[in-house]
Amino acid sequence: MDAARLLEDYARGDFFLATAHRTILGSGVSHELTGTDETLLAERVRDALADASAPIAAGVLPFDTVAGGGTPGRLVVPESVRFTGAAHPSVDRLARREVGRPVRVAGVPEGRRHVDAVARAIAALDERGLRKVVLARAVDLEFADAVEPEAILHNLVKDNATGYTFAAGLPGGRTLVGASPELLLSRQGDRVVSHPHAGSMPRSADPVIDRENGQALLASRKDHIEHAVLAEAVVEALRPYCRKLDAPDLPELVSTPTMWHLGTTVTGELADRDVTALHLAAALHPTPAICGTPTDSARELVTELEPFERGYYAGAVGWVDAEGDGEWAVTIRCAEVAERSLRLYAGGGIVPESDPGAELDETSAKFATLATAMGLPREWLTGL
Ligand SMILES: C=C(O[C@@H]1C=C(C(=O)O)C=C[C@H]1O)C(=O)O
Repeated sequence: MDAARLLEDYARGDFFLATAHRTILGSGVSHELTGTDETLLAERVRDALADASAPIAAGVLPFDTVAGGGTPGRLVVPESVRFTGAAHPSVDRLARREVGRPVRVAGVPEGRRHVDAVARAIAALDERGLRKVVLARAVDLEFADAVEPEAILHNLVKDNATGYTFAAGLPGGRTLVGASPELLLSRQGDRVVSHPHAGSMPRSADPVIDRENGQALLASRKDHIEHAVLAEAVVEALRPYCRKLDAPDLPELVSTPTMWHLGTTVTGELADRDVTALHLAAALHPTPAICGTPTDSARELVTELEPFERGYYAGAVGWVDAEGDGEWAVTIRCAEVAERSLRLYAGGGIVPESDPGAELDETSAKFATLATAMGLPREWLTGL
């Protein structure tokens, strides 16, 4: 059995995660655990795993983690779980799948309103003493026929050999599907790793422009400021849990097929093995990669300026086992798929040095991950 087989066997409602080293398919639901208090949820997951026959619990955490808030975290202990090695190159033998063309495409908000919101965010940073806030926009697509999350996942896995390509069942029969480059947290034994990303430039089909974009990102003061706020926050959030913690002084250039980013690999040695990967993910979330600094004022500003609920976008997706090991990725470059419609999300970090027009372009570039997997020309999602 190889990863291509797991991908072919995936059906909506299942949990699927492909990373550079491993592919996981969790099928069926033996236990379902939902809740808005993530610490409590982590405790309930630990209890459920103690007497479950499946080896992992897997699922999603929402962006908004305020206890008692709207969107609940959802994990399931699947009926059966299969693991294989990396999806690549085995998925190369699979043909791409058709997703179908949308009959209606609408920005939420329209692009020009996102530009206004970014300008207001820049003003608010100063007024409210914020160092950074992350603003997102969404695009709604409607189809004449049913959309298949299976087909979108299939193409995403083929397109993305690195990162975290996932599908997870949501309440109401919806599916969150995406290909995130960003590791929120992994724990294996006492080894903890986080790979936060902030600072972005688009990739280009022209190799000269592509290399220039990467070098421009490495040289950009604005992007280094955006990144430093994030790397510091991740180190500070992990410090209470680790007896040893390492992070390089400067970020490195990382890439996906559609974007360049600045990334920092933070590694630590866990002090207490009772703290599971899910506890750690909940403690880190929401990082300034998707929310801002200070967290509470940034979240307030996000709620004021974004005309939609983030739901499971900018949350986390992953798994945890009975020993507490697991891995959780940030739910970006993703879509929430319903029966005949889907919503795509993309955001970007705003600091005082940001330019509103450039922020709109950055979100459009980030939509390319999903647009490519759906076979849509990029222009469909720009300037909406
Ligand atoms: C918020 C998103 O991406 C995040 C924001 C980034 C940035 O502002 O440069 C870069 C990577 C991600 O951490 C997204 O893709 O929606």
